[in-house]
Amino acid sequence: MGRRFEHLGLEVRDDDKGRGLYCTRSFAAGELLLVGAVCCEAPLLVGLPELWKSSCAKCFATEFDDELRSCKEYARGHKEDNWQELVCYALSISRLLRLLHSGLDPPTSRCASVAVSLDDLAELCTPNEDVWEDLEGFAELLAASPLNSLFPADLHGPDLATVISHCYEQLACNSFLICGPAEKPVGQLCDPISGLLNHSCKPNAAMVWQVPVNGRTHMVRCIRDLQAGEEVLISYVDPSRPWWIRQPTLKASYGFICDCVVCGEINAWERAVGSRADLPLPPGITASIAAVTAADGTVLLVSEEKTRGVCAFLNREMGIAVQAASDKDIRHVADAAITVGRLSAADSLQRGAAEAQRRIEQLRPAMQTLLQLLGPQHMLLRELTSVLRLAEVAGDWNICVDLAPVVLASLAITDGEMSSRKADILAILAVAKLRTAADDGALQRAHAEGRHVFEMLGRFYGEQLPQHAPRTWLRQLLVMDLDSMD
Ligand SMILES: C[S@@+](CC[C@H](N)C(=O)[O-])C[C@H]1O[C@@H](n2cnc3c(N)ncnc32)[C@H](O)[C@@H]1O
Repeated sequence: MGRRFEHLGLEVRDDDKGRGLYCTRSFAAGELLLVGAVCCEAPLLVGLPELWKSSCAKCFATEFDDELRSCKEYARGHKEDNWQELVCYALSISRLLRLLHSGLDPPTSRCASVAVSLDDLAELCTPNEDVWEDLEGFAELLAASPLNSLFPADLHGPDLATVISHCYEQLACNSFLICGPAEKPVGQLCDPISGLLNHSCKPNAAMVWQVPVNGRTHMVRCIRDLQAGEEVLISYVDPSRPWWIRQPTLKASYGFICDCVVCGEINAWERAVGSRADLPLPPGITASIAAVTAADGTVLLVSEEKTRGVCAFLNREMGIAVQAASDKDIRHVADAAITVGRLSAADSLQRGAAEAQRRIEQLRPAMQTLLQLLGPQHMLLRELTSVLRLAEVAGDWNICVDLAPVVLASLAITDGEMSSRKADILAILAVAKLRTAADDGALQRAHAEGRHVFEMLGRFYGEQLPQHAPRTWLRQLLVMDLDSMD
């Protein structure tokens, strides 16, 4: 391996994270580290543009609408159909195995190219046994089921289950999700050389690709100056997400607890906090600090040390700009932010109306606290958007009427005049107003607003998203009037 990198100023070294790529010379911010003939020229798996719109990002099954991007999401929404998710795993593993066995002539056109043999893959990637609790059980089931016909004939035999689980471990720990326009997943990329890059929540490099994806457009770029001796670190997850979301994602997808420069301090802090009965100062906050400056420049002026500590934690880890407030209020904000962050996580979105309603009930007091104490323009935007989507799934239109304007106000900061997020939320709000209109006058106003939003959505999405869900509901509610518009 080493000889492939020495002329590039990189070498492979071992540390407590396994192997990693280290610089042997300095690199300037923006420079490309791995590109062209070296690596990434022929990743093992990538999605192809014609499959983006309606296929699973992992196995490329093509039964999905524009909202669902994977068999996993599909299985969440269709309880009776968990089989779909299992078939997805089977397909993605079997496709990789088939490709590796068939050299450069993939049996389907769904993968761009094949770089290495199965032996190369086994050598280059680190299998991680923690990624899937009962992987062996699954592999045995698969090997004994009719789906075993998906796997190359010469692998059949007593070892098929072992080969399947091994291959999945390697695929899981060394695959990167590629996103296309609007950050929608378009496929998995598994490349044995960039698969040597370890993770940090404060990365110094990033994997980049151009869309449309093909084997030659995947590369790694420095995001700051790198000195000789430094490890090249990318982030496997969105580093702007809070720690409580990053950690479980990394654990579930890559099998490790991140103890990087950012997480290490917080891990230690959480261990010390224990039951959170009495929040101590987070690391890096000392009694001598009189004012803490938030990420967005807001100066936090608070009297009590503890309050300052919690403010700083909220600012750094949760992206909430907290201004001067009483100790009690700040504590409420911290509790509410943690509740909203944990409970609104995406996993409950696809579990149907009853579960959504249950979550809403748990979230309601925390949301009220946040809105009361921080106002609408705080930065828990993604969480609030999740709550809005929960309310939509639960059919809780009163919450939608209250919350949608708050989310829109927050979006005004980042999204400018119009974005697909804004368009979706305007549609949800219009539906909610039509559903909750208390009298004829309100219904008329809601109708006029609904027509306006419907026209706007048509202009915004054009022919691209005719099945766009909020637009469809809105159309159903406005059906009489809109027959003439279509
Ligand atoms: C894409 S591979 C990276 C290369 C790997 N270290 C190797 O030896 O092949 C991903 C795996 O590396 C390890 N890893 C990556 N970043 C890590 C980190 N910050 N802390 C601990 N383990 C890490 C985990 O085992 C993870 O599943």
